[in-house]
Amino acid sequence: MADVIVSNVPGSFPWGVLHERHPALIARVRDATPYGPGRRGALDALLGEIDGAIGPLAPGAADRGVWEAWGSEKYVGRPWDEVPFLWAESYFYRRLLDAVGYFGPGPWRGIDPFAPFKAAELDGLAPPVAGLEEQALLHASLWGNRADLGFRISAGEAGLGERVTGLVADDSAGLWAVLDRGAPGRLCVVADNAGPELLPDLLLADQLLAAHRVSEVLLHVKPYPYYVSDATPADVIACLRRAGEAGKRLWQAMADGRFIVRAHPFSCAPLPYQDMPDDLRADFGSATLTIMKGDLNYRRLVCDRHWAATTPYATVTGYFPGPVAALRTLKSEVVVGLDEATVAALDAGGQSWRTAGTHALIQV
Ligand SMILES: O=P(O)(O)OC[C@@]1(O)O[C@H](CO)[C@@H](O)[C@@H]1O
Repeated sequence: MADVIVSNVPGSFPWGVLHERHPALIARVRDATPYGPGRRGALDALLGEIDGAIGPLAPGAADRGVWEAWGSEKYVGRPWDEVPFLWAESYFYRRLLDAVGYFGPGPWRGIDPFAPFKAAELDGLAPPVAGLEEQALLHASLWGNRADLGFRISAGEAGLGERVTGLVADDSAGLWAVLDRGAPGRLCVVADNAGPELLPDLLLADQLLAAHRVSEVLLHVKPYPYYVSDATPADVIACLRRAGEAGKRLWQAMADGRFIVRAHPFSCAPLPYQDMPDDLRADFGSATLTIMKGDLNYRRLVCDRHWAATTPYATVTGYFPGPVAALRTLKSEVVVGLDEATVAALDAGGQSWRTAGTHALIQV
């Protein structure tokens, strides 16, 4: 089994996330909302902690027991970059919410610290294009994953590179084949970013429901703000309002129970999907197909390990309780299921194909 990724190699991608992206994010959050001295002090304290040891959750945190079960007893007190990257990053977002008082008793309770960034993206969103073919909608949903505000904070002035034509792996034929096997059934979509990514996800869901290619769509979103632009239920409602006729149909489908939104606590867990609880396993097991959107979900799906890129996708995801497709633009080093010739050609062009958000894949 490949080793779990940690962040202790200076200059590596995970190290950069902890030591460069997170401080930049704290600065952005501090400026975006008029927090008072208490919240600003807590953000500064979190910033000061990044080069030291992982601190505990706020006293009285309602989810303390949940986090203990997810590993906090093992990791709190240790240096941030010596624990699994996936765990450290996820816990950072939970601590950021403590710092801004998201779960506290004060006036900032329930105020999404990333809302100003998400709102700016939503305001700039072009109205949906009607009449796209299903394959085009699938690609719109795939490339929508470039709309990742956490990633953009690190990309800085340069922004995102040009997207590369062609996918590093494309099993879209396999995806449609799974979906069309037997009578129309449930499609699970594990959403990633709000706004420009969620809109095409919703358009795809609407089209598949309207064409009776699926009987029901179950959309998993995050129960609280996470990884900057990740979609929460409030973001789904905001996006439905921007989705024109498709938004109206999905609104009705929600009322009818054909379009279901879930915000399961495990969606913000610092753990691979291999460790999912039984109720989530049952959800995924009941679906004709689950579509995992985005880079973080991919990392969780393949357990965030240093796999050789040619390790078969089916081997690594074999534990999943039903057919699972990954739609992802590559923004971290982990990748599986590529053929040797593809890896050789990509490596010959430099390593940034794994992390630059310029390449994408569809795997089943
Ligand atoms: O899941 P998403 O929105 O596609 O990407 C999340 C991300 O920006 O954050 C992680 C690194 O911090 C990576 O998984 C990726 O770079």
